[in-house]
Parts: sequence; structure tokens; C-alpha cells
Amino acid sequence: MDDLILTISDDEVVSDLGETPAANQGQKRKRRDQKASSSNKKRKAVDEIDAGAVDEGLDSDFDFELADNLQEEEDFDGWGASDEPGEQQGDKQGVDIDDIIERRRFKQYGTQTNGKEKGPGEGAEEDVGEDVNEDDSSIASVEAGDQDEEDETLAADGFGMGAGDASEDEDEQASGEDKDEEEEDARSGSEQSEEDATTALNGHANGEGSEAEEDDDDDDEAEEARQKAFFAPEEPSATKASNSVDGSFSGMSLSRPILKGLSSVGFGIPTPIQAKAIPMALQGKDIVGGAETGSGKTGAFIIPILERLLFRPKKVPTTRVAILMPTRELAVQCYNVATKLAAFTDIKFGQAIGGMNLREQERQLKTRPDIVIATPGRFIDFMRNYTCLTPDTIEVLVLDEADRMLEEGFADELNEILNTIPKSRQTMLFSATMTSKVDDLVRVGLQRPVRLMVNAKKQTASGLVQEFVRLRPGREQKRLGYLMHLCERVYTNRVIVFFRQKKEAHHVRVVFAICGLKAAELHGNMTQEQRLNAIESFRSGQASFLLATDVASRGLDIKGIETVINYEAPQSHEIYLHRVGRTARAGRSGKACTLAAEPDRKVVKAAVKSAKALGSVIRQCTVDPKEVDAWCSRLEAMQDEIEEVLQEEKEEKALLQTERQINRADNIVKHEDEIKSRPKKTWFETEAQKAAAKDRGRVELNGPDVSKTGKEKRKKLSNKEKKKLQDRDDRRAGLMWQKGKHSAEKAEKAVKDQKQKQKQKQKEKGGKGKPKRK
Ligand SMILES: Nc1ncnc2c1ncn2[C@@H]1O[C@H](COP(=O)(O)OP(=O)(O)OP(=O)(O)O)[C@@H](O)[C@H]1O
Repeated sequence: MDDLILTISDDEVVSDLGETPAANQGQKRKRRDQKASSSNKKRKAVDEIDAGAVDEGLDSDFDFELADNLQEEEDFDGWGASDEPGEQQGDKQGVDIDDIIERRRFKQYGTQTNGKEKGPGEGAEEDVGEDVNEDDSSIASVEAGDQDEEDETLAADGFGMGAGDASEDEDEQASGEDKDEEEEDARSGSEQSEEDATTALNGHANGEGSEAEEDDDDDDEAEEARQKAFFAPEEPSATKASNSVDGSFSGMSLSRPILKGLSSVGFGIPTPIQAKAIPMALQGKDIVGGAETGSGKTGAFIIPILERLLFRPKKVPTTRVAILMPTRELAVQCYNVATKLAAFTDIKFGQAIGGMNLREQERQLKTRPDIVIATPGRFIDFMRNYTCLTPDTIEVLVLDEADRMLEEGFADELNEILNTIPKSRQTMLFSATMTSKVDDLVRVGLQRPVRLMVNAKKQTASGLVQEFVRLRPGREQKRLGYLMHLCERVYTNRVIVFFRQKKEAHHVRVVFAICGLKAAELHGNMTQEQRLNAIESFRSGQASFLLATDVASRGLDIKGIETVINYEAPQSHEIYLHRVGRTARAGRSGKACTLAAEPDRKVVKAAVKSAKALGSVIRQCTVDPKEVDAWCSRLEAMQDEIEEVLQEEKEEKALLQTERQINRADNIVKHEDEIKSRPKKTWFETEAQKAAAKDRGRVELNGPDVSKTGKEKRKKLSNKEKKKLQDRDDRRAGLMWQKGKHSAEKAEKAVKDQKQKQKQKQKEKGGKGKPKRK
């Protein structure tokens, strides 16, 4: 108790500090539970609230309420700039498509165009980017509720997708032409068509026999019995808290600095999942928590962690909490939310997030911050190769988006982490699509966890309107035409468009840039710096569209996203829920629009079924085919330019890469002694194993890559490929440092050649001026 240090200014009264005994860290589970039970007594306010049923007692239409005396902090969405400069920057630069296009325009017209081009055959440019509301005649919508009986039946089947229709004959003829074009495209970029095939085939594979799969989730009796034995029985205190009439944070006996933090970010009353989880987490219980997207799960685990940490022994700085996230962006977001909530405490944070400055993170971790927010790969790197992270002192482990973390692709990394952190830890798992399946949870090492599910069946947020634009058979190839039309005329601002393929997202990014639609892209082929910049430019409104893969589908909390467009439906209903959950968050409204062709049938059907069950608004929208066809012709005429831009980008990337290699080689030469003396890094997986795990993860997210033949899939690595991977492993382990000088010379020569080539090219094109970067 000597270690208790007040965390707000000394003259402030902190009434309940001494009484909140929930956490004396570093104890074994038993001691923790004993303490927790004594805390139960003291947390009267929580316990006095009536016991009730798990979900029934909750107000399903919970309204987010802001703290009294506070205006909503408009900007608080977890993405406010960090106080420490450079802290959130990645460590590699990338190539900017807008720059390339601007340069090209400059050459063409001798002026900067701000990215807007005169589209082929396009007269009235003023339309572009202009807000056209939904009533625009180019998109007609029918609310499912208003449909006649026949349409009702169709709606339940995903608006009759796949049902034969005489009017489709015409479309099919058109599709024949499209296919020819596709084949031509395929000759210039075979991968693209392969990806299309993947999407199509995946979808078809999913289309059939899906009903049985859907119902798999319904627990059978045996599973129910196992769950009963696995989970702790629901404790009255959890439901009492959530049924509280005033249900305030102060009713949870939270300390003053925490209440101040909550107030400063505008959290007035706890959301239902927070009301349930906070009291349980304060008692040190293991938790499996599920609640719809945007319902405040982050706060549900951060608030009790901060409260408990206020009472940690402070003589020796110790890292006690690890919060693991599946993506780097989520980890950064969580870091921002947590540091803001902890603004009035002395709790310290560290990061172990992939793609970001390793040295800076090492420096932070050396100070033994109380909480480390991490992605699994970087966490393991620190665990194994540095002394700054001490996993054996971790007492609380959180897996956010836990179902994703439990999937293939993260499995190996997670096992490695779980095996290293002490078993006596408190473990909390959260997700909007949280699994309750015991088999999945057992390996996390949970100990009699409490299961807290809030509106878990409800799934989509109540303020969400779901629209579906059906692409009839034969018109699937015109997806991009549909998207361009929608983004130019209907959904023109604050829109996320989701793609299954990185390449597709990037391709569309180029098209948007050529057409003058302000967009940012977000996927795994970008440097971390580019990824964070993309989010920032979308968040700040500089870009109206975010073109993303599923790396952005979970957890991203960006205020004011009006629409989520699914360029194609995702692989599963779960991913659909996460994607559409980027809008209509925290009690707001929003729209999701899915371009649905036959291959997307299964997911559309599931979405329609669940929306109908909830009574939420679903609409079938139709788009004027002439508008789409006009866009398709425009896109076709743009093809050469798209390819040239992609080519220029490729060259710039190669140049950057070579420059990076030179710098690296320079460093190796300069710091030869230091590098030699560094201990060899170890990796718990080889590159080949990592690649295999990555593949498994991809399959989990996007379905099997059916475009590859079985033979290709089973294909063994050639000796050359093996050697390449081995070399990379060795290089990372520092074994090949000796090659530095040699590679430096080589790299230097390559850069010179490349620069020479570029100069030559510029001379040839007569393009003197490269406009300055904005
Ligand atoms: N008690 C509260 N009062 C008001 N706003 C809140 C409260 N708790 C959270 N919020 C806000 O609600 C939004 C969603 O919260 P959060 O990102 O934690 O949701 P989530 O459930 O984790 O969503 P997802 O499943 O998509 O990850 C955030 O903008 C957050 O600031």
C-alpha cells in the first residue's frame, strides 16, 4: 500500500482510492480472486443493482450519452494525432499515385489539374463529386418492407439472386462481349483475371449447401453442455450493473482520474457491454465478451485495466498488461484511445506494433511501461530478441478481435505468446463476432471465464440501413462501372469501399485518381507510413473515399463514415458484419451498399435474413444500366492511361527500393563493428513457415484460392526459392552481413543506372518540370 501514489493533483479529493482493492498486481490467480471477492463487498454501488437476465434486461436501443458538462469532442475517434512527433510514423516511404497523375497532367496540359481529368466523351464535369442525394433517378430503391408479396419472398432469398429472368438474355449477350474484353485484359495482366476467377469461383462454391453451414453456429446440446462446464455461471453482479437505472460510470466506483479521463473523451454513461464487463474485469475474472460493432468494446477492457493499474506497486516499473490486436492500425487506434482515457493518471504505455519504428519502440519498452499495445509478430520479436519486454511479468492479456486472432494465420503466433506469458494471468477476449465454441477457446488458457454477450444475435447496429444492388448474371464484369457510378453520383463523401483483393483496391485507386475522385487506399501492399497516412487523409476529409481490403474491416473507428460499399460481398457473414460496422457506430446512422452478383449470394442471403429478423431497414436498389454502360466505355478508354500510371509507379517503386538498399548497405559498412557484435536474432518461424501461415490466414479470410489448381497449390518450393527464403532468414539473423559491401556496390550501381534511365526518359518526353509536391 506504500506504493499508492495519487495520480491527480494532490489537492484533489480522491474519495474512493483507498477503498478500491481490486488489483494488487503480481499475485497468483487465487490471491487475485480473494482480493476480488473483498472488492465485491466494497463495490456496493455495483452490487446493489438488481440481478436480472443476461440480455433481456438491457436496453437494446441503447443511446450513447455524453458526459455532462461536455460537448462531444468531435475529433475524438481514436485517431487524434499523437503528442509525440514521429511516434506513429512507419519507417518506410512509398510512392504516391496522386503525384504520378499530377505529373502526367502537368506534362499533358502544362498545368496542375488537382487530379481531375476530362473523361473520354465526358462533357459535364461539374457533376463529378457533386452531392447527389439518394433520390437521384439513376438509383432507385425499394424498401424491403414496401415490396409486394412476391418481392418479399425474393428478398429473403437475397432479392431473388440466381432466379431466372427473361430480361437477362439481353444482358447475357452483352456479357459475351465483356468476356472478350476480359480475355484481352488477361493477356496484359493475367493475375487480374485470375483474381476475378477467384472471387467468382469462391462465391459459387459458397453458394450451395450454405444453409447447413449457417446453422452450424447454433450450438447443439453437447456443445451447450461443454459450454456450461467451461464458462463460469453468470454472476449476479454483472447483470446487476448492466441493469442499473442510473448506470453511470461513477456507480462503478471508478477512481477520480479515470472518471476525469472518461469525461474528457465524452463518455457519459457506460454502454451495455461496458456496464457488464467493467465490474467483472475489475474482479480479475477471465472474460469472453461479444457485442455488436461500434458498441464500445475497447472501453470495456481498457477502463477496468486502467482502474486496476492505479493500485499497482510502483517502486519498480513493470510491464503488466499486454493488449494484442490483429492489425497495426487497430493497435495504433487502441493506443490513442487508451492514452486519452489515461490522461489523468501516471500509467505509461508502450507499443510493439509491426511496421513502425523499432528502435523507438525498444526505447519505450525499456522504460517498462505498464501497458504494451501490440501486434503479435512484433510482440514476439521483442519477446525473443530484446530484453526490453519481459513477458513473465504480464498479468493481464487482452485479445481484441479475438475470433480473428484465433483463426489460422495467427494461430502459431498466438500459441507462442500464450505459452510464454504466465498462466496465472487474467485473460480477456472481445469481438463483435465472438465465438463461444469451447474448442476454439480452450487453447487460450482461459480459466472459468465469464461469458458476456450483449445483443450478440442482433449483430448489426440499429442505425444501419442495408442496401443491395443486384448485378444480374452477365453484368458481374461491369462491377467497376456500377461502383464508379455510385461513387460519382450517389455516395460521394465519407465512403469506405471494401475489396477482397489488394490488387483490385489499388487498380480502383488509380481509376479514382484519374477521374478526379479523392481517394486513399488501405491494404497490406503499402508501407506502414502510407497506411497511416491513408487513414489520416480519410479521417480528416481530405479523401472522400477509402478503398480498402479487409485489413480495415475490423475495429477501425473513424467518425462520420456515411457509407460502406462492398465492391463484392466478403467471404463470410461475420466479415460482412465487421465491414458494415464501420458505419452507424456509437448510436449514429449509416448505410451499407453491397454490389451483389450470383457469387455473392450466400452472404447476401445471410445479411437479408438477419436484417429481416431484426426488423432493420433493407433495400433493393437498381441502377440505370445505361449509366453503368457509359461508365464501362469510359473505363475502357482509360485502360492505356491506367497501365501507364501503374508502370510509372512500378519504376518509382524500384528506384525507392534501390535507394533503400543503398542506405542499408551504407549502414552495414559504416556500422560493421556494431552489427557484428549484435546477438543473432531468432525467429520462431522460418520465412517458409511464415509464408505458409500467411497463406492459411488468407484462405481463412478470403476462402480457398481456387484459381490455383490443386497441383499448383501442392507445388513444392524449388531449390532456388528455398535458397532465396533461406538467404532472407540468414540476412535477418545477421549471418550475411559480410556481403554488405559487395551488395552496397551493386546497389549503388543499380541506382545510378536507374537514375540515368529516368533522366533519359524525361528528356525523351521533354517533360522538364516535375510539379512540386503539395
Ligand atoms: N460510454 C460511451 N459513451 C459514449 N461513446 C462511447 C462510449 N464508449 C465508446 N464510445 C464511442 O463509441 C465508438 C465505438 O467504440 P469502439 O471502437 O470501442 O467499438 P467496438 O465495439 O470496439 O467496435 P468494433 O466491434 O467495430 O471494434 C467510439 O467512437 C467510442 O469513442
